Amino acid sequence: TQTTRPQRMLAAVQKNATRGDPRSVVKAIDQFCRQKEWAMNVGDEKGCILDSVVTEVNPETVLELGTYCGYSTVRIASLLPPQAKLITLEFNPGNAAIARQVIAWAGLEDKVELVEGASGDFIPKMKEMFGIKTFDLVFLDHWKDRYLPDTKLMEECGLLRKGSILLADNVICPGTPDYLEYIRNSPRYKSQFFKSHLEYTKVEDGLEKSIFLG
Ligand SMILES: CCCNc1ncnc2c1ncn2[C@@H]1O[C@H](/C=C/CNC(=O)c2cc(-c3ccc(F)cc3)cc(O)c2O)[C@H](C)[C@H]1O
Ligand SMILES: [Mg+2]
Repeated sequence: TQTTRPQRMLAAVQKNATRGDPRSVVKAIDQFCRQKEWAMNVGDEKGCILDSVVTEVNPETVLELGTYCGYSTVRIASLLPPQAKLITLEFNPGNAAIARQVIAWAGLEDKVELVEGASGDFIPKMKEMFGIKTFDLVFLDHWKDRYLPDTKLMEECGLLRKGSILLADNVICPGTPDYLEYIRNSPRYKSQFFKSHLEYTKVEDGLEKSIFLG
């Protein structure tokens, strides 16, 4: 029977990456996406920008919206300090199953809490379920029309503190117009655009980094 693209991506990781070596997992996925099948991972070019933001913020608590196959989860978790925690939300069971195995192959399961479910249902439960007060960093990479409602929900749930960083993928392609309009005009955020390209292509894209001012 036909395999899915995430299943084929996992097979490429298990074939080409070294267990316990996150950089080899990232490299194996990027090679798979460049040489075999395009997939919507943040990719190596935007991934370097993601890495630099994670390193700069050095977060204790991270929330990722939209795990997909766990590519950015592995990139972020591999850069976290020892006690730090990354919570990643994925509502598609098939994707979640693949991502768990990718994260495990990288040896990062102790730093990552993959929650299978919808952001709208779990954002309000972050405090009670995981004892999280606020997030130091949020990486938005799920359905593009959900960036804005989920950002407002995080504000309402008190999950952002003065200095929390939001990093949003795909603000050009596919684009997140309502989110950009809100975040760039809100007095509660200071935003910066990092111009880049759509993963594995020459198409223009970029990341928007926003600091919550409280
Ligand atoms: C209840 C819903 C909200 N709550 C949710 N709660 C939990 N998990 C959620 C929620 N909403 C979605 N997810 C999960 O996140 C993933 C979804 C990721 C979506 N990403 C894109 O659509 C994209 C497209 C392109 C692209 C560019 C150019 C092209 F030509 C084609 C494609 C590039 C990119 O970098 C992209 O990230 C995953 C598939 C999906 O199950
Ligand atoms: Mg993306």
